Amino acid sequence: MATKHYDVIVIGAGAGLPKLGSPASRLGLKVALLEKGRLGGTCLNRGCIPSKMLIHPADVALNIDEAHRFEVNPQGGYTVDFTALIDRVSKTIDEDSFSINPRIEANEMLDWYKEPAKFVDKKTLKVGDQIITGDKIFIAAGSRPTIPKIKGLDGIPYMTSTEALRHNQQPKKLIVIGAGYIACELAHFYASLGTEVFIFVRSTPLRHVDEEVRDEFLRVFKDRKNINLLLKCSPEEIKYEDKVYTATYVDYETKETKTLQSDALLVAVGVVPNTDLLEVEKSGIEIKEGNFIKVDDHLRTNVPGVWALGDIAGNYLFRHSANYEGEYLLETILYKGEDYPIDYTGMPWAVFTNPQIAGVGYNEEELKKKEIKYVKGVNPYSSSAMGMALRSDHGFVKILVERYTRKLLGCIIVGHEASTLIHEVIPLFRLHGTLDDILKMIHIHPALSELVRNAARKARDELMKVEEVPLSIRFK
Ligand SMILES: Cc1cc2nc3c(=O)[nH]c(=O)nc-3n(C[C@H](O)[C@H](O)[C@H](O)COP(=O)(O)OP(=O)(O)OC[C@H]3O[C@@H](n4cnc5c(N)ncnc54)[C@H](O)[C@@H]3O)c2cc1C
Ligand SMILES: NC(=O)c1ccc[n+]([C@@H]2O[C@H](COP(=O)([O-])OP(=O)(O)OC[C@H]3O[C@@H](n4cnc5c(N)ncnc54)[C@H](O)[C@@H]3O)[C@@H](O)[C@H]2O)c1
Repeated sequence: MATKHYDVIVIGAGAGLPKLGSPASRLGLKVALLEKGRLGGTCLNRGCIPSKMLIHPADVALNIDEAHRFEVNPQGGYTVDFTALIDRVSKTIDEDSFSINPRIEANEMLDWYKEPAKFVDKKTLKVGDQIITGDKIFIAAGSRPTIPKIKGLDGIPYMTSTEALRHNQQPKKLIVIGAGYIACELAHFYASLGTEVFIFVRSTPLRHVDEEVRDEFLRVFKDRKNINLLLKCSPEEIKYEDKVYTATYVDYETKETKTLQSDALLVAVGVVPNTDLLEVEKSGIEIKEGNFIKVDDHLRTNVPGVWALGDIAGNYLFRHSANYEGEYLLETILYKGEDYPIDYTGMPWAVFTNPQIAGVGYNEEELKKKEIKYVKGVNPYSSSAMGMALRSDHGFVKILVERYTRKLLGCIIVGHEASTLIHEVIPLFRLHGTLDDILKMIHIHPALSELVRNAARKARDELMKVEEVPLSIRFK
């Protein structure tokens, strides 16, 4: 069997294709794209996009539920056509994903290999019967849902997010195992549309946020209709008989053993990288804790000419971070621009629940651990003009500022449109901005963004209690 050689091999058509594969081919390089599944990867086919297309209708339903608070009374309530909703979203996703194929198949500089790829040696891969080698290899092979070792789970028809996003029969009662991004976002989706949801929270929900934010989120979320949080509870055994799931679980606080039944089960306890499927060990590429590929601050693996990005490198597990890493490699390796380390400053995140949570920079617990001296300003939604219009009874913007330098250290928002509102401060974090920058900005009145300014004013007031602040911001 002849070996085929390429200038560039890209493994994975999530961020790997638009950020590296296609641009490399446009540069006149001969590219092999190794993608065993659909073009677009996790985000388009079974992640960010379908989940947000489902979460929006959930938000619409919640708005109707709350309409009476604004003297608007939807006569006769509403119904949810769950099957039609899932079918519409699946169809839209399929059309979008398949619409990429003709462009890729017509690209003469790019060969798409559709079988699963495996490393057989350093910089050598086997795809089907073909052996291929490349001068430069970019590994963007992503991750997949991890399955916990729970007695009885193996062999029963549970859903991960992949199946849930396509399951067009609405469960009456759903058990969710896990309490991270996916568990909370999909619990919001199901519960708002009428499914009774029970979430097993083994330890701490949404571990990446600090306590104050988590408490505010949970205060609201636990009272949402159809949401039942089983805190400090974890299933020990799951049985499936006559289409009924029975979870036997231990309440860690009372030490009692209890059971819970449902007609659907969602497992959302994190992801594992696809390093094992790729047999990365045969290439000599080093892996780190959690089986992620070990990369340095240039996203280089230990094998020269091989880089890794996105979920499989495990620096961040977001599509926007995978895209950012792809753009960095395009700039530094393929365009041969300047050689500089990747700068993750200002990497934001958002949880698309209701209320939403979004953040950038450090949270309070991280600052305490690092012993960084800071002050905080917290402004509730209710204490702003737009908050009054929204009749907000929850949510806040929290700004964390370094003492003495007034450098912005962190911002976390819990509440309405948090994922958009956080963008007010992201540029400032990228540009290493200070509290003064927010205070000197002109904010549209009475837009929600005034909340950020109000939180900044509160941080300034806190700062004034402990140190001198310049006159230029004292009265802003
Ligand atoms: C339900 C859900 C919701 C999410 N929501 C968001 C969100 O709102 N915002 C956000 O930023 N992130 C979100 N994420 C995370 C986001 O989807 C991932 O971080 C992102 O898609 C990772 O991109 P990637 O390019 O690294 O990998 P992927 O997009 O997973 O691409 C990897 C590709 O490699 C292919 N592949 C793997 N192994 C092989 C092999 N051996 N041979 C050939 N091909 C192979 C796979 O088929 C896959 O297509 C969500 C994830 C899930 C599951
Ligand atoms: N809005 C977004 O950006 C978004 C949305 C969805 C997913 N994602 C990404 O996808 C990744 C995967 O999401 P996820 O929600 O599966 O992972 P996660 O890491 O966010 O949460 C996993 C949760 O499962 C719990 N858990 C782990 N093992 C358990 C066990 N055996 N029993 C019970 N609970 C257990 C953990 O304590 C944690 O709460 C995330 O890291 C995130 O970056 C992002």
